Amino acid sequence: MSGVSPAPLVALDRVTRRYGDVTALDDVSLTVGEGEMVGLLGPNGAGKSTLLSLVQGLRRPDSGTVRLCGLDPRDPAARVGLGSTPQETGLPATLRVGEVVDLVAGHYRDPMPRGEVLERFGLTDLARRQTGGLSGGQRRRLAVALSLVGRPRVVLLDEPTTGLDVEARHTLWQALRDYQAGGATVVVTSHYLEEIEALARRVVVIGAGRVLADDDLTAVLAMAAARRVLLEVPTEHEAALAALPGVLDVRREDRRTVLLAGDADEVVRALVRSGLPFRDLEVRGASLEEAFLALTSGADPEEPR
Ligand SMILES: Nc1ncnc2c1ncn2[C@@H]1O[C@H](COP(=O)(O)OP(=O)(O)OP(=O)(O)O)[C@@H](O)[C@H]1O
Repeated sequence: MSGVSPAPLVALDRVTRRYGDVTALDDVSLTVGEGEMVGLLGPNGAGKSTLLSLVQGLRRPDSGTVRLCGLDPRDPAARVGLGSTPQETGLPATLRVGEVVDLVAGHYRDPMPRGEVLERFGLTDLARRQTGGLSGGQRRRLAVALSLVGRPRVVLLDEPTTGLDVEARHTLWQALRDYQAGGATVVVTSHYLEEIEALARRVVVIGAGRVLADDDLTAVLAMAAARRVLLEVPTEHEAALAALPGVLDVRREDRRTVLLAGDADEVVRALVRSGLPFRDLEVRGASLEEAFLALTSGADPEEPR
């Protein structure tokens, strides 16, 4: 647990970042304290990579401020304590695994010993293998391992296990948990709830460039379990539907009305009790995006879409 953190290690204050007409981040504020393990969850294109690139000083915000370890991320002094792995990583193909670790270690004053790096990520037996001959999963593990060689205080990982098989994912997750348990701050992006669940205690949901939710894992999992209740009702009764207990959002899809519900059973019971006329009732799962968007849109029933 992080306890009380004196100053956040990562801080974004009202940050907006555009690419031409596309607003990748829209007025985002977020702080991450010492020792936290935060998951950034959101669909493709939500703005997660952009957020990480700002924290790394690779890009500048159009407005707002970004701080890493209390400094401008473009200040080399801020980045001394940073380790990061982008979605795609290039490795020198002819160098051996152990040599690449040594190469990176050469940049730091107090690097993790080669043996420890390899051990943590299950790479010990591959130390003499050229990186060009590694499998995708092995290469990915090495890339993440390299981000920890300098013993960073803050680790940023962009979709660390996308495309890996189950065993490789679990090895990586365990290595990250172990590293964080030593006191490091870890921010990890993913569009998989499963990955966030395995790693994070706090989850920040990003959608269309905005922070849609920022809560502990249990609360976010509960939101993600939302259901869609579809039914046909005369339009004049839609306002009454919105007032039913448990209804988070009401919208129109073709001829049917869709109710978003945290607890579909509760909504259906209330619907029957209300005596409202309805037909063609169906309960379905909601997508993660739908669930979060509806929950954070203030459940505005005046705006059926
Ligand atoms: N270099 C760029 N030029 C133009 N548009 C960009 C650029 N990088 C990102 N975008 C756009 O900004 C938005 C946010 O992209 P970003 O990569 O930050 O999202 P993401 O959540 O990381 O998605 P993914 O999981 O696919 O990487 C998207 O609409 C994307 O198309």
